[in-house]
Amino acid sequence: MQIKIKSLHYRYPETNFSLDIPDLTLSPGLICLVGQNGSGKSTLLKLLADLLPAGDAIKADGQTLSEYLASGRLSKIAYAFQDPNDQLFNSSVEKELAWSMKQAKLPEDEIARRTEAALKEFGLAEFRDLNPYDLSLSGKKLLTIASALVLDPEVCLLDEPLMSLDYPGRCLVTRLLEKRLAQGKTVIMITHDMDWLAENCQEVYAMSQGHLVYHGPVHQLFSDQELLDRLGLLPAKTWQLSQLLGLKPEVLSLK
Ligand SMILES: Nc1ncnc2c1ncn2[C@@H]1O[C@H](COP(=O)(O)OP(=O)(O)OP(=O)(O)O)[C@@H](O)[C@H]1O
Repeated sequence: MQIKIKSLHYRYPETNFSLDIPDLTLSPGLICLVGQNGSGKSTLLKLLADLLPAGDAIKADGQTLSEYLASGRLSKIAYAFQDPNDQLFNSSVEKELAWSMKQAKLPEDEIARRTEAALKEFGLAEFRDLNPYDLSLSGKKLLTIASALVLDPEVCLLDEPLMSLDYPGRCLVTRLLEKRLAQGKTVIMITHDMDWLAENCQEVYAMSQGHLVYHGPVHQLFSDQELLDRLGLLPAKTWQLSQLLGLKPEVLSLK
């Protein structure tokens, strides 16, 4: 699926913050969004999820998002919130996983099959009857991601999916995202983790004050000190170490 943005302007009624994106085409693959707190990353992701109104400024395969999703395609775009507490509301882990599939009107047996598979894949099987709020923070975060991926969406919108995850959780999410990308799907995610970005992402979009100010390879972003300062970013640790050691070209990742 291709997503096109044209003359996107959004302003929260209560604040002065506004987001402006003149022209952008998002094709399948991994798209990472970086930038300082408050630069508008989550707002853009919510607009792409149709959680905030974009009118006809965002089109999916030529239709406005609302039209696209309304025509039996609720499972095509999935979204996972940055803060699990904003997302989780069912009385058990199992019900939480099944909820989005029920909204998308998937057949009952398919919902049951996918729920079982996700419980196993995300290491949540022993917690299936637990209230999501009784999970650890990392467990809650995994559940939000599982609830999005279980839809098998064309486009997965993930707001800081690596936040609060322990190392095995981080490896699991990385592996599952790689699997989706290998299937030709789209993953659009926000991250503050420059080490992960350097290891896993080819192209990055950077936001500042509601505008996209950079789109290009990660190594080019790390090479531009003025831009890094403007974005309030530090490059990956391997890059910083290369600079300390005077290595040229700098090492992007150990992968
Ligand atoms: N529901 C809302 N109502 C009013 N203003 C909001 C709302 N949500 C976010 N904002 C404001 O919009 C601006 C952009 O916020 P947004 O969450 O999109 O930034 P962000 O880049 O994702 O930040 P972070 O990295 O902290 O998540 C901020 O100034 C924020 O206070």
